[in-house]
Amino acid sequence: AQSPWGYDSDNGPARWHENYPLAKGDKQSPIEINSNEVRHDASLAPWHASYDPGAAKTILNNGRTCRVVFDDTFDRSVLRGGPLSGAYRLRQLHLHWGSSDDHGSEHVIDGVKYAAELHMVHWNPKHGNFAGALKQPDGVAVVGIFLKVGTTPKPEIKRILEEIDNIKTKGKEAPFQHFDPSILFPKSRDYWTYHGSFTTPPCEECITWILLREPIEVSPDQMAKLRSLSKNPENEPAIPLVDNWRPPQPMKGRVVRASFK
Ligand SMILES: NS(=O)(=O)c1ccc(C(=O)NCc2cccc(O)c2)cc1
Ligand SMILES: [Zn+2]
Repeated sequence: AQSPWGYDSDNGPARWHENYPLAKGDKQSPIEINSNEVRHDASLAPWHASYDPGAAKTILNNGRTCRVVFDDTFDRSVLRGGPLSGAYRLRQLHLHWGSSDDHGSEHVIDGVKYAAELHMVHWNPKHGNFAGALKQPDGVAVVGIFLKVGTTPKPEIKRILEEIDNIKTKGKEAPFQHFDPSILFPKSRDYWTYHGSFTTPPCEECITWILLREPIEVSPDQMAKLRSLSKNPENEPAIPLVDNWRPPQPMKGRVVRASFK
């Protein structure tokens, strides 16, 4: 059975609004960021992540992405500072990627599409639980990290990609423990921030986006590894899980702020 939404011509981003009306909202994500339209905001604080490696639980292929899930039953792994007030709990991280190195990211920076984009999803415990946080404009905070293909790959991403062999097909899940995702952060803490939405249905407009300016590097065969994931369940014909990205959405007057000059 076709999944209610996806990235194919018959259930892709252009048609999500038919079942998920929020997809046509005026604070949708991702967006295109043009450096000459960004406003430097000197009042933006640095952001800080304090993650407990013991909070990592499992890694799964849900047919749409590869996701690492963390224990978010208490303030165990949190993100604070930056544009945020209070501590937001890390719930999961996942990626979006292309069928070739020249595209795959969701946000586009000065016309540049990166090969992939990693999202670390956090929610604001003042709203009780994740489902409650989705309904609030300050409910969720996502740190976005761009992945570019290079010759000096970051060894830390290896840990996630090594697990791929165990979650090749939709529905596969494997234990994923003792992992501190802050090792994935680039050197620079510079970021852009704006208010937007989930980039997948139901596209709630509850996200404070924190996009890191400096991409991390992955190797060509690490990207090939990611593209070796399948969107189909086991024992069905293999369909590559690639191009699981939503294109940029209308700005509708929103301003992107930069923590840097
Ligand atoms: N690509 S993204 O970071 O905007 C993103 C983050 C989280 C989620 C997510 O948690 N989806 C599951 C879900 C569960 C209940 C209600 C929802 O709206 C979404 C989806 C997309
Ligand atoms: Zn995402």
